[in-house]
Amino acid sequence: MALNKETVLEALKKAVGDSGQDPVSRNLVHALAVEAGVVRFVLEGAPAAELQAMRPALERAVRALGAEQVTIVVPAASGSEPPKFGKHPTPQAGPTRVEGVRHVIAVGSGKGGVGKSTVSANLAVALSRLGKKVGLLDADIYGPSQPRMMGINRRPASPDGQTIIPLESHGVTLMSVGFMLREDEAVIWRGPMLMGAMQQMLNQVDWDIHGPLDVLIIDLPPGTGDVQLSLCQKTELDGAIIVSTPQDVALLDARKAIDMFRRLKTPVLGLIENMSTYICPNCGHEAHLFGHGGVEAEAKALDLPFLGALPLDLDVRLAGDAGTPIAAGEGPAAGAYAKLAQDLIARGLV
Ligand SMILES: Nc1ncnc2c1ncn2[C@@H]1O[C@H](COP(=O)(O)OP(=O)(O)OP(=O)(O)O)[C@@H](O)[C@H]1O
Repeated sequence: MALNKETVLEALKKAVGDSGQDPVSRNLVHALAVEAGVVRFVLEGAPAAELQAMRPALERAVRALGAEQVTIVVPAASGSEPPKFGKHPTPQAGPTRVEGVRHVIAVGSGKGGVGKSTVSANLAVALSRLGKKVGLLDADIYGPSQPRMMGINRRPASPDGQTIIPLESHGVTLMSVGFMLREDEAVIWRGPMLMGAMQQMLNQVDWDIHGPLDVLIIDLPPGTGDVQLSLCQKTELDGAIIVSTPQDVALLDARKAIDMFRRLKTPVLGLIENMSTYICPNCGHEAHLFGHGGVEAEAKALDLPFLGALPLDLDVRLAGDAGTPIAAGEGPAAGAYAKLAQDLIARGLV
C-alpha cells in the first residue's frame, strides 16, 4: 500500500480497535509528516500514560505500511508548574547575541532523516570531550529527537517562572523543544508562537549556568521553514553547518538549504557527508549504500569547506536510540567525531 498522509491516517484510525476511540477522530494526531519512508507525528490531547500505551500499536500500524522510520512524539508529562512557554515574540530591532555563549552554530539539512540530529548530538559530545563548554539546543519542532539521543527527558525547572534552567547530559548543557511540550500547548507549532518559542529558548534559557559556553549547537528542523528564518533574522549566528547524505536527492535539498542561508546572510561554515561508507562488520567489505563523495564534490562546486565524512554504522543508531551518543565512547565512529570536533576548533569556529 502507498505510504502517504491519507494511508497513514487510515491505518492509525484502525490501529487501536474501537473506531469511536481512534486517535484520529479524537484529534490526538498532530503535525503529521510523511516523507521518503519517514513518518512523524505528535500524539497529544490525552493523559500521557494513555498516549504512551497506544504508541506501540500506532507504530506497528505505520510500519506495516512500509515506513522505514516512525517517530511518534508524546510530549513530556508536566511536573511542577512549568515555565510559561510559547508566546508571541517580543519586537526586536535586529539580530541579538545569545547571552553567555561565544559561538552559535546551527546544524541544518535540506532533507529529513539524513542524520542532522545525530551529528548535532555527537558533535556536541565530542567537543565537550575535548574540553569545550558546549550547549545543544534541539529546535526540531517537528520531531525533537535530542531527549532520546541524549538520554534525558524531563521538564526543566524555572525558579522564577522566567528563566529556564537547561538540563545536563553527557557533559552537554541541553535544551529541547521536546522538554517543553504539553498537551495544551500545540499552539507553538504555528507561526508567531513558534518565533516566540525560539526567542524563549535562546534568550530565556540560562545557557551559561555553569559558566560561558564556548559554543551553542542548534539542531534545526529539516528544510527551509519558519524556524530557520526566525533564527537567522533574530539571532547573531556564527554560521550553519549542512549535513547531507551523498544521494542526489539529498544533495538537491541540501543545495536549497545552502541557498536559503546565503540569502539570509548566514555564513555556511561547511558541509558534512553522513552515512558515507559502510564497512561490513563480518567481512570488512566497504560499500557505499547512498553513494560516496557527492557531498565533497558539492562543497567544491559551491566553494564551501568540506568538513568530513561520517560512516554509516549500526552502532551509531543503536547508541542514539539508547541515549548515549557514540561519540561518548571509543571506536572508529567516535574517532570520526573527535576528528570533526578537532577540525572545527582548528578552524577557529569553536
Ligand atoms: N551515520 C549513521 N549510521 C547509522 N545510523 C545513522 C547515522 N546517522 C543517523 N543515523 C540514524 O538515522 C536515523 C535518522 O537520523 P537523525 O534523526 O539524526 O536524522 P535527522 O536528519 O535529524 O532527521 P529529522 O529529519 O527527523 O530531523 C536515526 O535513527 C539515526 O540513529
